Amino acid sequence: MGTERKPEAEKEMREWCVALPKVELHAHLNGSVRNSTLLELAKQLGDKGVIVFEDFKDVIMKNSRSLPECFKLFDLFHILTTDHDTVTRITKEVVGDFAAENVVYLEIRTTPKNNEGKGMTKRSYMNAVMKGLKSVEDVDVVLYDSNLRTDGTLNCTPMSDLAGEMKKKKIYVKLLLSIDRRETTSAALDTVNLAIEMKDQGVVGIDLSGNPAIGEWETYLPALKHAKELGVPITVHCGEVPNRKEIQAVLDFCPQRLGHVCCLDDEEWKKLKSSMIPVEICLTSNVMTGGTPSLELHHFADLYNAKHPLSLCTDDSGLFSTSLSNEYYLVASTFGLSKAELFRLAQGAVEFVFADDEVKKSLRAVFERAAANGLAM
Ligand SMILES: CNc1ncnc2c1ncn2[C@@H]1O[C@H](COP(=O)(O)O)[C@@H](O)[C@H]1O
Ligand SMILES: [Zn+2]
Repeated sequence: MGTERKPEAEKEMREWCVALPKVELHAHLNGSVRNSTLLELAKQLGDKGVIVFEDFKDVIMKNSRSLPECFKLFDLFHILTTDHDTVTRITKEVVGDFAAENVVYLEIRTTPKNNEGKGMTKRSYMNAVMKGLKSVEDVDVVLYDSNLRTDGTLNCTPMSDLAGEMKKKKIYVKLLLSIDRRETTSAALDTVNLAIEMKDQGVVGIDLSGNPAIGEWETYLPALKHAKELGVPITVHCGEVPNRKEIQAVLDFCPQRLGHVCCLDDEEWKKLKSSMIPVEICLTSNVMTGGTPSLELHHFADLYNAKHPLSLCTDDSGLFSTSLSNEYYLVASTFGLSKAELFRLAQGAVEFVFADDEVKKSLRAVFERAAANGLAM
């Protein structure tokens, strides 16, 4: 299904994918850290004798990323990043990187961490994240709706509308708090309660993630039910590995969105399609971790043809050396979607954001303006 492109056409398409306003709904904070930052942090800890720099360097630069390797890597990343100042730094950088490629709405997800040795609680971890969001300098970060005009439109124009004018880029950022599959029921409940406590600070939902080879659905269920009862939107990593019992249970639970859905059997496919639950598609991640045998055989095509609600996402742009623009480019080059179709795909994701209707209205306006500027053709 791959489409051959001449180098100039490829370059033009890549640039178009960068210019396209985009909505990112599935990005893990610690998976989105630049390699250069990880190396710098590893060097600092190496100099202090806390870690052996060369060992870290090799793993950071290595290309193979099987699913078990990813989770070993996250444990290493967390050694590098889990102190308050570094959490603030990486948050600031990650938001800047997404804004730089014209992501106009970003839901960044992260696992609030207790770390006694660093005097860190889940709350203080999140405070460090908030500090990072507020310290982004070159981009207007819209965290609260007070940044909206009374008519609900943005009070500043996103970069992708500017046609070269030297105004600041603008990005909406909302947060999802992740429950790690290694956590206990009580730790998962703490995360949900923290999300509720922080709902006026831009926290819009809960995610269930972590190593899919570990943990039981029943452990997180009480926390997820609690969130559901209080109207907190939920997204769940579903079917990254085959796990019949859990996939059934997740589909029955009916979260607002699902991530991945790689390893579903025929009956589960039917159930997913009839549920119309929007799916966060992570092409590069799924190919690298073996969730799908190849890009060409990725279930994106099946779901897209079935008109299932979809949004393209990066998952871990740092870990997998990708970007949201690249994910759009991959869809064009692998499945032959036209610019108009890619535009509609990006625009469609607005309807699945966890932010409120006012934000949705503003985002719809961003895409309408981009279409008026000729980007939709
Ligand atoms: C590759 N596919 C994946 N599957 C499942 N969970 C994943 C993941 N990629 C990332 N995470 C989850 O996100 C954490 C890192 O970001 P934060 O420390 O929360 O910011 C990982 O430790 C894992 O729990
Ligand atoms: Zn993920």
